[in-house]
Amino acid sequence: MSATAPLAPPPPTSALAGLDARNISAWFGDHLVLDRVSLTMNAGEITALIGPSGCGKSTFLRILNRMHELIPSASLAGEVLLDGEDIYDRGRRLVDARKSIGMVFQKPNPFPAMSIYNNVVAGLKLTGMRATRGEKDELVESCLAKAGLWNEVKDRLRSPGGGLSGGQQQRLCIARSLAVRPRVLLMDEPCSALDPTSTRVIEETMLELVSEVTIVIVTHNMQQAQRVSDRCAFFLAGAGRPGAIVEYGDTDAMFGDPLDPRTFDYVNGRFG
Ligand SMILES: Nc1ncnc2c1ncn2[C@@H]1O[C@H](COP(=O)(O)OP(=O)(O)OP(=O)(O)O)[C@@H](O)[C@H]1O
Repeated sequence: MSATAPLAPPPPTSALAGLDARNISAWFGDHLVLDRVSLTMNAGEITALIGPSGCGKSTFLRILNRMHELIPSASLAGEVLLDGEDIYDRGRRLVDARKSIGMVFQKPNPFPAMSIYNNVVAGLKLTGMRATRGEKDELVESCLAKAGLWNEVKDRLRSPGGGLSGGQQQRLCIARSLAVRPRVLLMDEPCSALDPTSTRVIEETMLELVSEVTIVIVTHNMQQAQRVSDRCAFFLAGAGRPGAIVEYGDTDAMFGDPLDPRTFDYVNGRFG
């Protein structure tokens, strides 16, 4: 008998899930870098995490899919609820959190020598899902289409992923993340290594994807936060003070009429 699970059918739209981080504190050794941060990331929305360098945005993002614990000196406190269930619950497996909550990194990281096709299905094996050849073919087409890459690569699926442009590689990584049918996609500055045209393509892809997967993005690009996000959380750390959320709200309000003067200064480029 196989130890792997058959490929689940795509979840219906109602399967959209929200993430609720409660009282998250994070340490590297004895250095407290986040202090009791709570944030609700609504299902079917794009939440942008903004703030100056070093305020803990990436650390917070990594905590949302249990990547923080991979760093030997790292520790954390608090809860992360996916649809009401704590991903840190002792009864829950790490692989389940990673499968439900995917991550796209700053630098595109496809397997360079592996074909485009195999890049997309690479996550299936890692997460213990099995699929027939026909199911894989369908999955590769649908994930590449959702990532906005299908038309550009459909005639060269057996070519190596490393042969694509930077923007195409990032969309390939998005397709790879989508193949395990995550409910949340975390994106850590996904466009910072890309040119403006590729950036716009990724942004359009995000806006199309959000009807089926909740998105949380870290970005330093204020125009990007305004273009793509529904809500923003502004993180700030001070001299000797750990990162915390200063303000959270509707993106239009955060940029047009923020409550805190520090948010106003930051979104208007006055610091950071
Ligand atoms: N692996 C690590 N080991 C030790 N300290 C770390 C590690 N990663 C991050 N830190 C520290 O944690 C704090 C938060 O860093 P983090 O990368 O989360 O901030 P950030 O807001 O995402 O910054 P940036 O916008 O520059 O990416 C910083 O003080 C940083 O030096």
